[in-house]
Amino acid sequence: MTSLVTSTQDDTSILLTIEKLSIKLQDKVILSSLDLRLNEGDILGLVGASGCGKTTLLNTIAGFVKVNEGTITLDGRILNSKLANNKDEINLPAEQRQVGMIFQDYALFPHLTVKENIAFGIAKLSKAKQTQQIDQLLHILKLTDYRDSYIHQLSGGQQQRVAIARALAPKPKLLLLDEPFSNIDARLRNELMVEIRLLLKEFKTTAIFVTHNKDEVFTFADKMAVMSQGQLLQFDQPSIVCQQPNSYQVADFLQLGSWLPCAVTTSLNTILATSLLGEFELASESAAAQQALTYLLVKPSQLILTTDLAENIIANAQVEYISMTEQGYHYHLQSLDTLPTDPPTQASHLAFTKLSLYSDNILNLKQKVRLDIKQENLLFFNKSMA
Ligand SMILES: Nc1ncnc2c1ncn2[C@@H]1O[C@H](COP(=O)(O)OP(=O)(O)OP(=O)(O)O)[C@@H](O)[C@H]1O
Repeated sequence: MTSLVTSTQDDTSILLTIEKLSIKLQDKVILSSLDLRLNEGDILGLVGASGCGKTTLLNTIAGFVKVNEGTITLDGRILNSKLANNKDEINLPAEQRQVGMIFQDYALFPHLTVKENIAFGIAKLSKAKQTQQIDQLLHILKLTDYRDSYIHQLSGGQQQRVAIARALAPKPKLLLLDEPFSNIDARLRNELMVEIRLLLKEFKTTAIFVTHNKDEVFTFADKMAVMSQGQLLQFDQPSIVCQQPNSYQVADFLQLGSWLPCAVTTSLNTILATSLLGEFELASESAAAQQALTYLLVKPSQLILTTDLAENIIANAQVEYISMTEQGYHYHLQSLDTLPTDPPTQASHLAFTKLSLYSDNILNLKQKVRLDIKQENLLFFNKSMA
């Protein structure tokens, strides 16, 4: 599998460079020739299916995992360097990396107070300097009143703030956060994310955070990386990744829409993608044009619904599932007459079962409707990886 990572980056301010990073744990490949570059001050949101290697990547940057091959450089300093078949190796100990890490469960010391927890990473500083730094962090993180409290006396959000203060106290060049918001009450989460983002920006801290929630990436991050099976599939601004996903896998993982199978045919000089909801023209140089079957990404906003079926408006789908959401009713629509079969037949391979539609219209289960697709910004993908 080749690396598909693309990014609109300016090389002048790169803080972190990861090149050809490979990690094996108990003979299983976890990260495979992974490349990543992160600009100074950027906050990166790392998403990907469970088990794809997100935590392993953070642990490796932090210095907790042995590198099988690859290089990690932070602000011009090599943290890891290991070439295949070469015994020479650089592996800087975790405490010398200037990398801070906040674990999902915060890993605070329960037998120490808030102040003592924060002091943990800056014990080498003079007492006066320690007090000055701790006081500043307590003030910024609104923890001054809890200075002498023990961890169990704090709420989840307060504990998270202590974890952040403890990680920021040694002034790391890079902060790693593993699912930092997963234990926080949904009502507080957004507020806390905005607050912590402002703090990281104030400290000009470069950060990578792992999340399962793409909405968190939009609130908290400047960049987004989508990971699958130990590699990065796409890396760019969150809005670009969501508007221009670079593969079926990225669009599918981020649930950017549903999939409409299309047969590819050539008629005269035109390459057409034919579906049960109409025909679309394909650019001859596109990857989709090279396949017999391709998939159109149908974003909910691209579906046009007609419920008043007159003689000349023929139904082509029916309602199979209904739920209520913040954006109105959510329907799954299935193609009419032609249903998927296993294995697919000539007639059934274009069938669709779960086109997602959000609408204020009240539809009934099994109601027949007419669906059309807005012919703008159409994105076709092949299921196999490039
Ligand atoms: N110490 C270990 N020994 C062997 N395999 C491991 C070890 N740690 C992790 N793995 C395996 O590495 C793979 C990646 O794990 P990792 O925790 O990095 O994934 P993740 O993307 O963070 O998953 P999640 O989103 O579920 O936290 C998994 O298949 C996991 O079983």
